[in-house]
Amino acid sequence: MTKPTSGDFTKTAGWLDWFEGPSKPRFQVPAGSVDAHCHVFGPGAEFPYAPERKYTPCDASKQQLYALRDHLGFARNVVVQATCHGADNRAMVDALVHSKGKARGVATVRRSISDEDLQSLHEAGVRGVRFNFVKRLVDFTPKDELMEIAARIQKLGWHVVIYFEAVDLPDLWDFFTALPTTVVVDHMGRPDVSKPVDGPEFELFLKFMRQHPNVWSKVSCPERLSVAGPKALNGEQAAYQDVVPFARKVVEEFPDRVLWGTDWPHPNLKDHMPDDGLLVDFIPHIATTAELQKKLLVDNPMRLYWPEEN
Ligand SMILES: O=C(O)c1cc(C(=O)O)oc(=O)c1
Repeated sequence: MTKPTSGDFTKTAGWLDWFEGPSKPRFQVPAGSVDAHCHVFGPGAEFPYAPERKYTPCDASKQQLYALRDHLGFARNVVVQATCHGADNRAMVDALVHSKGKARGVATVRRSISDEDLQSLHEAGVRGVRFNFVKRLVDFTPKDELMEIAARIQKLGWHVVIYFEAVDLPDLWDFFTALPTTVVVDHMGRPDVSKPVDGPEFELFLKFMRQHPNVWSKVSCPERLSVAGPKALNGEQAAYQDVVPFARKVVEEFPDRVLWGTDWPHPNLKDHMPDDGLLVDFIPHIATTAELQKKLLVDNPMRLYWPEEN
């Protein structure tokens, strides 16, 4: 059944809706696990999509997100502002304030935001801002504006989440390494997994993490990065094998600086929509011991998003 987008919106042509009725994961995540990268979309009738957006999704509400959390066995979420909402953080904030303290957030803000509004975001549970450099998702924002935002949010103890493609890392290196906060990379900086894991492109990413202990990585989105599959569908227990060496390398070399998230509701997938239960079954392929799994799913996200509970 295709899912709606409410309000005055029409979904982007070819939009793939999130997976209905995901399987129950075989891998039982440790108690207190955090889905540290997921989004809400609208609903458009309540929280309109931003005029400057590059895509219009189907709705994906907070209730649907939290039902998925419970189904998959997770305890908490980090809700990351999706680009289809621009710098209007209301849908994300609404999800946080209705989470009973079980969700924190990452916002998108402009230089024009007031200190009072930053403070309100903090009170709602926001702990980071997202800077996006993926050209198909956002228009360019000048670096001096981003650096000014980074300096302001540093005072709140927040971090910066960056999203970019592997080929752009050399050009962005100086800016990223000058950021004054903890820096969290979305989806391992989108490596081209058809290239060798020990080749120059991924080595540059590893060097970025090695040389800069403030840099963390989400080892998420195998469904976006995989070229060869197999897909997380129809009970597949060994999905996205071509992504495994990349994610495992990051988890094993930087066990205290990695996060994992579903990326539900998976914006802009072109090829297939994964069964989120089977995505959870991908985790033990990349974090192969109970200790690594607990760091990835519990200890690291708790340290970053709920430090007061440590
Ligand atoms: O690759 C993407 O299309 C994508 C988009 C968004 C977003 O629109 O916020 O977030 C993601 O994590 C990934």
